[in-house]
This record gives sequence, structure tokens and C-alpha cells, in this order.
Amino acid sequence: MMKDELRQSKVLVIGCGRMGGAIIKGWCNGLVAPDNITIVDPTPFPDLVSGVKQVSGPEEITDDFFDVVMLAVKPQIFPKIMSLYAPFISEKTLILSIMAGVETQAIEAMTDSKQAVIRVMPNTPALVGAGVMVCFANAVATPQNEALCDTLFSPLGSVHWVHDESDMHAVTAISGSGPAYLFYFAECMVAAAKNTLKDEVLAAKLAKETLYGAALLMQQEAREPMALRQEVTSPNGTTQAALEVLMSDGVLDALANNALQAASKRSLELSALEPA
Ligand SMILES: NC(=O)C1=CN([C@@H]2O[C@H](COP(=O)(O)OP(=O)(O)OC[C@H]3O[C@@H](n4cnc5c(N)ncnc54)[C@H](OP(=O)(O)O)[C@@H]3O)[C@@H](O)[C@H]2O)C=CC1
Ligand SMILES: O=C(O)[C@@H]1CCC=N1
Repeated sequence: MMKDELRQSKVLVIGCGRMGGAIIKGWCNGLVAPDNITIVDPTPFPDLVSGVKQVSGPEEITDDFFDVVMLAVKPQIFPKIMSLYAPFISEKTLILSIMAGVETQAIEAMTDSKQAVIRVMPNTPALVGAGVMVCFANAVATPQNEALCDTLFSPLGSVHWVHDESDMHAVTAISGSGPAYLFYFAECMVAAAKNTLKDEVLAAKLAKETLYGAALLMQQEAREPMALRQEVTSPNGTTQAALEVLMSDGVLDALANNALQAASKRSLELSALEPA
């Protein structure tokens, strides 16, 4: 589908919270005409682009057909709503799902027809065009469907594809949930900075700006994080003193492993939710 055609496409978004809202914002930036987007959400979205229609349930939807339907409700809600949207989906509709865990097989069961379904695991940096989106297409999805998905998500950041659906659990643990790990590290670093520097406002600023600069350097340099770390670390200097604490007994290594495994396991559990 060409970009001009995409602007005319009818898009239905079911669930418009933090992640769905971020994606719609990106799409309204010249990709899809806001007038062609309908969102269903019982809670009014506070910062909706002008022109986007918001309704609170399927009975209020005014269009009969949508080219793209994106599922952006919590995985736990999906079994309760899946049967309600079949009337708006035709064989030509591409279903996108950003829900953690929920497998294409469960989504295909929304309709009786053979349905193109693409799962996309995004993350919240999509709000600033620096998201990571990882996609998996079911067997029905065509190369055109995949190209449409690329077109829709590449303005929001980098787009990657996996070809084994079970990889989506690990993907969710790494890039879907990943921003929260860095934010938690930032929380800890800000708290520690405030204990170290009297000017607490400056302390918080220094910690956050440093994480931003380090992330940007890592993204722009071809070198691995270890090499970048070694560049900061003077022999017997201040960084070495701090790293000896952070790296002692491989505690952080083990924690990172356990955390990613816990997230991946939870994704697997979410895939076992039964229809209501
Ligand atoms: N947040 C993130 O970083 C990421 C989230 N995801 C996935 O995105 C999906 C949404 O997550 P997130 O945006 O964080 O969650 P939110 O709770 O912010 O958004 C979900 C929205 O769905 C609404 N909703 C609840 N019931 C219905 C219904 N019956 N029909 C339509 N809308 C409904 C909720 O309203 P109300 O608040 O009133 O319940 C809410 O506004 C999840 O499946 C999650 O796994 C994927 C990657 C990253
Ligand atoms: O926490 C969650 O379940 C969702 C999926 C990835 C990020 N947030």
C-alpha cells in the first residue's frame, strides 16, 4: 500500500492507553488521516489528535469496515472483547496486535475467515520516535501486509522481524519491558546522587542527563557497551571504585538474567489466557 493510499485507510484502534495513544500520535503525523481513525476506549484519551473519533464501545462505531484493526487493550481484557469486533473485520483487514503474550492463534479466532495478523511488540520510547518494534506475521499475512506494518511503525523507531512466534516472549522481556529497567536504574541513580550532592535538583539532573548521554553514545558508536565502559574506567580511578561495588559477585548479572526470565515467563503465562 502506497503512502497516499494509507492516508485514506480506515483504522480502528481498540484500547487507547499509554502505548496505543503513543502509536496513534505517531500515525497522525502525516501517515494516516486523523479523520480515518476510530478508537474504542471507555476512558477518554486526554491528548487526542484533533479529528480522531473516540467511542466507548463497538455499538458506537459508525464505519462498517476497517483496513487496519489494532488491538491495544491489556491481554487480560482481550478474551472478553474478542467476539465483539468481528463485524468490523473483513478478509481484507489487517489485524495488528501489540498485546503482550496473546498469540496469533487466539487473535485469528476473532473471525471465521483466514485473517492476516501481525503482532508488534513496541516500547514507550516510540513517543519520541526512538521506539523498538518487533513484529511477527502469521501465515496468512502477505508481503504487502508486512510492508504496511513497516510503513506504519518505522516513523516510531526501529522495526525488526522474528519468524518464530515463541521468540516474542523474549522480545517482550528485552525491548517491550526494557525501558522500565533503565527507568528503575535511573530512579536508583537519582536517589543515590541526591545522597551524594547537596544540591538535589542538580544531582537529579546530572544523573538523568548522564544516562541520556551514555545511551546516545552507545547508539551512535559502533563499539560494544563493554568497550565504552572501559574507556571511562581509569586504572585505580573513581569509576573502578564504583564498578567494583556494582560488579561484585556478578550480582547485577544474575539479577538481569532473573529479571528477563521472569518477564519472559509472565508473557508465556499471558498466552494461556482463556476466552471468557
Ligand atoms: N505500556 C507499555 O510499555 C507497553 C504495552 N504493551 C501492550 O499494550 C497493551 C496496552 O498497554 P498499555 O497501553 O500500557 O495499557 P493501558 O491500560 O494504558 O491501556 C489500555 C487501554 O484499554 C482500555 N480498555 C479497557 N477495557 C477496554 C475495552 N473493553 N474496550 C476498549 N478499551 C478498553 C483501558 O481503559 P481503562 O484504563 O479505563 O481500563 C486503557 O485506556 C497491553 O496489551 C500491553 O501488553 C506492549 C508494549 C509496551
Ligand atoms: O508490562 C507489560 O506487560 C507490558 C508489555 C511490555 C511492556 N509493558
